[in-house]
Amino acid sequence: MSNELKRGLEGVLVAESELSHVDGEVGRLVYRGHDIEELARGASYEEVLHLLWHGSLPTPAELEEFGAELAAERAVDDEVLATVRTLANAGDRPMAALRTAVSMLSAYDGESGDGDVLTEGAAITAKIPTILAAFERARQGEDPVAPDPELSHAGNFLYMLTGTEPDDVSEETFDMALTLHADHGLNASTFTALVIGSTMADVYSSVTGGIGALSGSLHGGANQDVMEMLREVDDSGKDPAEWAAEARDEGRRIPGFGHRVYKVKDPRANILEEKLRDLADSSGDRKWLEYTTAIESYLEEEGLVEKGIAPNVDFYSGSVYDAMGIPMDLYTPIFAMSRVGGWVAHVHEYQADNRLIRPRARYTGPETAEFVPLEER
Ligand SMILES: CC(=O)SCCNC(=O)CCNC(=O)[C@H](O)C(C)(C)COP(=O)(O)OP(=O)(O)OC[C@H]1O[C@@H](n2cnc3c(N)ncnc32)[C@H](O)[C@@H]1OP(=O)(O)O
Ligand SMILES: O=C([O-])CC(=O)C(=O)O
Repeated sequence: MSNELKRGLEGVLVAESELSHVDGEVGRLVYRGHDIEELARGASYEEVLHLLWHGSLPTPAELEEFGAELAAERAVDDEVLATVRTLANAGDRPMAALRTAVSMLSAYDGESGDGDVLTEGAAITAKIPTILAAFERARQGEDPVAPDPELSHAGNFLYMLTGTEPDDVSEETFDMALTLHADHGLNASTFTALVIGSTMADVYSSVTGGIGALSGSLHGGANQDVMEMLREVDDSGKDPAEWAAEARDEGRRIPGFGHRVYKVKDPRANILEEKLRDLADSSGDRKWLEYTTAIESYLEEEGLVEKGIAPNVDFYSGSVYDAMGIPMDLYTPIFAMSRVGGWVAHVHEYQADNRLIRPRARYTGPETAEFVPLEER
């Protein structure tokens, strides 16, 4: 047994996977061999789910069947929706509400609760948008909007959120964001889902754990942090580069920068930046675009990018969601709405040739210690 300690499991291979590959040196991401750029521009989120879960991009007939199966699972039990409402009234913590509601779904899974990872995973994936939209509606004092099975996964979410069918640009933009976030190798939340799945726990447990891991500021939580940073820059009245210089002097990390695997700019950040430019061109509102690009240019001049600390997917996503009028604290739950596809795919793949995941820690405590009874301490 090797005694070498790998802090943060950096570079450690723990599984084989055909699902996605991140080439951090050149900034390339593929899902089953397909470049993310092609999928983002040419495939819907439903097509990507089919690719991840069933091994290939669907034919039109397969897509119709698969899309209808997913759409049929969108309704969420009233008891779960009542809990979502309670949590929305309790405070602005949509990620915690989502985690709680997904966990609760396992008690109400009806026909989908047959223990099959893909069947249950499809039901969870279909229901997450309904849960999130209901949360947002409840905190606005509105009733939930029932899902529309005729709309796409992306379009239906925006419809349930606002009560109005989205225009084509919003639906395509949101669908693209879902595709971009669907999978990314063994990132922290997917690994969490895998550890849970490796005990042969149900997929509800894996997804609940995945949501918890994704919420942190070093992982999916960074997309909200980036928007908070942009607002802080705005409130400060400072030039964004000057603000970034001061933040660096204070030893602060810049959210949306740096990555364990990418040593260059994340390809998903390039796509989202381009999308943000399109949205800014059509709306004329260029503020967040100008702030983000100014911060990126400053950090590049400071040599961070050369050191491998470059923009990641979270750097531009929030500005895109903001341009679509989506509240800031829904950004990380929306990441979960997409990444659930990857969590389910990895658990399904891993369990086909399962081995319990159980690493070890190097013990650094004392060799022996004298036991003193409670009353003598
Ligand atoms: C979807 C996602 O999960 S993408 C990642 C989202 N998270 C963020 O954007 C949060 C900001 N980024 C970070 O905190 C990190 O870059 C992480 C957590 C993503 C990767 O962390 P690790 O691979 O463990 O790198 P680690 O934390 O060891 O940092 C290495 C060095 O880069 C520096 N660094 C890393 N990220 C940043 C940053 N955002 N801003 C400034 N410096 C940074 C560290 O200070 C450290 O410098 P040092 O060696 O001089 O001490
Ligand atoms: O791969 C990672 O470590 C983080 C990331 O970019 C993701 O999960 O999308």
